[in-house]
Amino acid sequence: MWETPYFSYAVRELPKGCQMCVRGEKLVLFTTGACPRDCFYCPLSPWRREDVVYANERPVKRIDDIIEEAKIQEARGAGVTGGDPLARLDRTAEYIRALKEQFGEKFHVHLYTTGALTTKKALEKLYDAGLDEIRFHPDLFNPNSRLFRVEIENIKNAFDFDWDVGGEVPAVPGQGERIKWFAEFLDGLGAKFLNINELEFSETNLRNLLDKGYRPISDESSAIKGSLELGLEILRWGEENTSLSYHLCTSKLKDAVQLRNRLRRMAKNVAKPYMEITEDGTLRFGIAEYEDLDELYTLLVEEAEVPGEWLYVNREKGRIEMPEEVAVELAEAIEGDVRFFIVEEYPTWDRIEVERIPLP
Ligand SMILES: C[S@@+](CC[C@H](N)C(=O)[O-])C[C@H]1O[C@@H](n2cnc3c(N)ncnc32)[C@H](O)[C@@H]1O
Ligand code: SF4
Repeated sequence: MWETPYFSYAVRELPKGCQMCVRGEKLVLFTTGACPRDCFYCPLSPWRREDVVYANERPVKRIDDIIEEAKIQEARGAGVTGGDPLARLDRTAEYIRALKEQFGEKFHVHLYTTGALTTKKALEKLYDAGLDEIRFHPDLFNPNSRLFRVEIENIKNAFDFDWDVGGEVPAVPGQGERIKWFAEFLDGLGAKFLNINELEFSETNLRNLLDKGYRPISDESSAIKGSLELGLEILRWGEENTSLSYHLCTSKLKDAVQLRNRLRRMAKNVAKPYMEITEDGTLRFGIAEYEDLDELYTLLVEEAEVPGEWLYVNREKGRIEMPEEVAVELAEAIEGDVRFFIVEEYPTWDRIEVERIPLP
């Protein structure tokens, strides 16, 4: 077992999909929220459980939205997710094909699925569209369910195609034996890897997880106590007892490495000249807020003599944007009802504001 430079742990080689993901090179393509399962740890919010499509944070109406988002990110691949992407098979295959046509054969596409719908025919469609890697997450912790038996049978179909096959399941404390069973099952079929996710709570699954006795590791983290330790135990066991590759993907990897790297790639393509790109990949700039934006603009240009090209009137957000230093100077010089702030935003489609510092 080795510790990666990304706060995660691995046995043997990292799957290709993971290698690109940690560098922020994978577009997250959510092709539907529909899913045949109802995992107690499902992190999706109720509106993501609907039949919706997103490319990263961007809602998708047409294929061009996906291509545009991939270009902004300078994506070199995509992770197709859901829900279960096979619940909308034709749409999923169409998007994979479009990405391959636009960005070339080397654009690496991996896909997550429950296995409930992976018939030979369905897999053939995905293979023909160009899918490179498939990751199964069967209902391991409900071994007596009918669905689980269907999923396990269906997983076998994936080995008829020339792509990488693996598993990906969360390390649910107390379920080590089930995960080891799955590892042996995959190994016996000739799979390449098993990825294990450190279990995390979200607003949606917190109640369920607390009711079952799971607890966050601290107030600052969304990781669940005991999950990382279980993951490490499985990796040590897997190294001895199977020939699979393993990757234990931690909550810290997702926040501190993957997201940050993706933001940095996006920031350089969306930053306006008055924005500074921070180490974390956020956009930092100054803003002025006032009821009447036209009046504010006139005040800044004519009375404070700020060159017009330093200012951007953002009517949607009801503010004028400018370089940070200009806002700092103006905040000192202008008295009255105009409010000045330094803000930091994600360079994502939804432009989430992560910091707002009022200027005196
Ligand atoms: C977010 S899902 C997306 C695809 C699909 N919905 C699924 O569950 O397989 C991708 C992976 O996340 C993992 N996962 C699901 N719930 C999780 C949670 N609460 N914490 C950490 N990982 C989780 C599973 O191992 C799954 O393979
Ligand atoms: S398979 Fe994924 S989307 Fe479906 S219920 Fe489980 S965690 Fe949620």
